[in-house]
Amino acid sequence: MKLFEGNYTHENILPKEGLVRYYGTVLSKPEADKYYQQLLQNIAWKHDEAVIYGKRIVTKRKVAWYGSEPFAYTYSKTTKYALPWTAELQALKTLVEAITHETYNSCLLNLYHNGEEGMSWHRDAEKDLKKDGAIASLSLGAPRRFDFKHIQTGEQRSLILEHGSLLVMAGPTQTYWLHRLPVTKKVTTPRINLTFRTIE
Ligand SMILES: O=C(O)CCC(=O)C(=O)O
Ligand SMILES: [Fe+2]
Repeated sequence: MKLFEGNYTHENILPKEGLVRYYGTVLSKPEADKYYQQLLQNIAWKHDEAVIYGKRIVTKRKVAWYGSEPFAYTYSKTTKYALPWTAELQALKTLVEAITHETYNSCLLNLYHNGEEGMSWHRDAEKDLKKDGAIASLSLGAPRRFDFKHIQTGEQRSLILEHGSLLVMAGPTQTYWLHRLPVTKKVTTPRINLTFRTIE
């Protein structure tokens, strides 16, 4: 696998109280295409279920949860247990760890079938996640816009997450900033996102 060879001056895209670096594409086009196809086929994709105000909701996007141990992931009263790493996920984890100089023990995967599926404003600060731990986000498939919003001031920053690209959120980012994947009518093809995380 080809390691990222770009320059390493990836500046913080947040102006304060957080750290977000966009590394751009870290996989060559053929590698990104290969992983996209392999993950589409080999991951145990499932519609996410949640109980919100006593109602059972099923998301349009699909999700999957993998890890080094069968960690429990609880989201709106439903609990799932991490599946063991596949060969592709293990290879991508190793690559992302080498580039970010961090380690991860789990990965949440999202499959958005088209631009009508997204994720609304939220932060990744569940109690089982390591506090201020780095979260590395690898994107495959359709390019999509990604937004950050400062909780107190409303300041926003946006960028495009490209096929084969890597973004890292670290430090106090999840304390002060929300993020979202906005829906858009312009995107008609799927996107896969992997967020490598640390469960404690
Ligand atoms: O799809 C993305 O780029 C982000 C997903 C996300 O924010 C999450 O899984 O918490
Ligand atoms: Fe998130």
